[in-house]
Amino acid sequence: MVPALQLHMSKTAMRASQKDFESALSQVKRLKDPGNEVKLKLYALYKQATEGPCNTPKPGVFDLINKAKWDAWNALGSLPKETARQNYVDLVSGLSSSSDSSSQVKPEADRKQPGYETLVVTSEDSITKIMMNRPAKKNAITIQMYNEIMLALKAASKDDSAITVLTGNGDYYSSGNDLSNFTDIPPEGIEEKAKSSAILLRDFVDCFIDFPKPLIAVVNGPAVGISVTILGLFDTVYASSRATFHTPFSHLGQSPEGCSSYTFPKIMGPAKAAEMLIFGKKLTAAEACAQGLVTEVFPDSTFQKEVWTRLKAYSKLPPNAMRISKQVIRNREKEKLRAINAEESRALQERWLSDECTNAVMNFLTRKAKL
Ligand SMILES: CCCCCCCCCCC/C=C/C(=O)SCCNC(=O)CCNC(=O)[C@H](O)C(C)(C)COP(=O)(O)OP(=O)(O)OC[C@H]1O[C@@H](n2cnc3c(N)ncnc32)[C@H](O)[C@@H]1OP(=O)(O)O
Repeated sequence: MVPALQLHMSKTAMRASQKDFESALSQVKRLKDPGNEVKLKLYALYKQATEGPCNTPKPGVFDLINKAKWDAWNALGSLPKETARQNYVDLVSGLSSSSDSSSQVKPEADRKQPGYETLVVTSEDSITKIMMNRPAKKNAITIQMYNEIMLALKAASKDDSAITVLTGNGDYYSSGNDLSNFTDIPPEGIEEKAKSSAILLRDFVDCFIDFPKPLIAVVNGPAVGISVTILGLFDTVYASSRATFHTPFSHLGQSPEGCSSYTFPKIMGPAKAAEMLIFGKKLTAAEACAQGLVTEVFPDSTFQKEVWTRLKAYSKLPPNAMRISKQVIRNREKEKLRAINAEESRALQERWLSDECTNAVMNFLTRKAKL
C-alpha cells in the first residue's frame, strides 16, 4: 500500500474509534445493569483508554470495591490506549445487541403456553396473563373454557409469576355463560346435566376464592353474567371506559353466582347490589367504579398501555409480601365464601330446570331475544 494512503487510513480509523468511543460512553448509560464482572471490565478499559496503564497506589484489603477496580485496571498491564478504547467499544456494542434482542417483544404466538384452545395464556415480566379467546362469540364461556380457566389458574398459582391477570380478546371482556351449554344434554337427562354443571360452577368459583396471588381483572369491554359476579373475588379490577357490567339473572330465569350474593352487598351496599342482581341494572364503567366494584377506569384509547405499564410496575414488588398481604386480607373470609358458593350453585341447579330459565335460553338460542 502507498505509505501516504496507509497513513490517511489509520488516521481515519483512529478518528472513527474516538467517535465510537464517545458514542459507546453514552450508550453504556442506557444499558440494563450488565452485572459486576462486566462493569469492572468496562471500568478497567475506560481507565486504560483515557489514562493509560494503572498509575495509582493499590487500595487496602478492606477497601473491597476500590481494590476490585484497581485489580481490573492493573490487569490490563501496558495495553495501548487505542486498543483499550477499541475493546471498550466492542464490549459495549456486544452488550447493546444482546440487550436489544432480550428486550425485543416476541410475538404473542411464540410466548403462548400450549394446551389451551379457548384461552391464550402467557407469562412474561412476572405476570401470567390468561386471556379468554373466543372473540367472535364475545368470549362466551363454554364448558371447555370453564375447565381451561381452572387449569390456567392452578398452573399460575404455582408458577413463578408475581401476579395473575384475567382479560378478554376482542371487543368484549366476556358475555358470560355460553348459553349453548344448555343444549348439550347427556342421555342421563337434564337433571344430571344440572347436577354436574352445579359441581363445575362450584369448582370454578372455588378456584377464584382460593387463588393465592394478587389477581387482577383487565376488563377490556362489556362484561356479562358470571364474568361480572366473580369480580368481587379479584384483588383489583381495571376497566376500559367502554366496559359495562350486566348481571341479567332474573331475565334469564336464573339467580346470582360467583359469591356475588355476598360480595356485591358488601362492596356496594344491599340496595345497589339488589338493583344489579335482582333487576339486572347494567352499570357503566364509571358507575361500577363509583360503587366500588371497579378499582379504576381508563380511557379506552389508552387502556392497554396504561394498565400494562401499571401492572409491570406492580409485578416487580416482592412477590412473597404481596401473597402474604393477600392472605391476610382474604383468608378469614374463605370458609364463608366457599359455603356461599356451594349454596348459590345449589340454587342454580334448581333454576336451570325451571321453565323460566328454559324459555329465556331458548329465546336467545332461537334468535328471539338478546339482553
Ligand atoms: C342444564 C344447565 C347447564 C348450564 C351450564 C352452566 C355452567 C355454569 C353456569 C354459570 C352461571 C352463569 C350465568 C351467566 O353468565 S348469565 C349470562 C349469560 N349471557 C347472556 O345471556 C348473554 C347472551 N348474549 C347476548 O345477549 C348478546 O350476544 C350480547 C349482548 C352479549 C352481544 O350482542 P351483539 O349484538 O353485540 O353480538 P351477537 O349477539 O351477534 O354475538 C356475536 C356472536 O356471539 C354469540 N354469543 C354472544 N354471547 C353469547 C353467549 N353468552 N352464549 C352463547 N353465544 C353467545 C352470538 O350468538 C353470536 O353468535 P353468531 O355469530 O353465531 O350468531
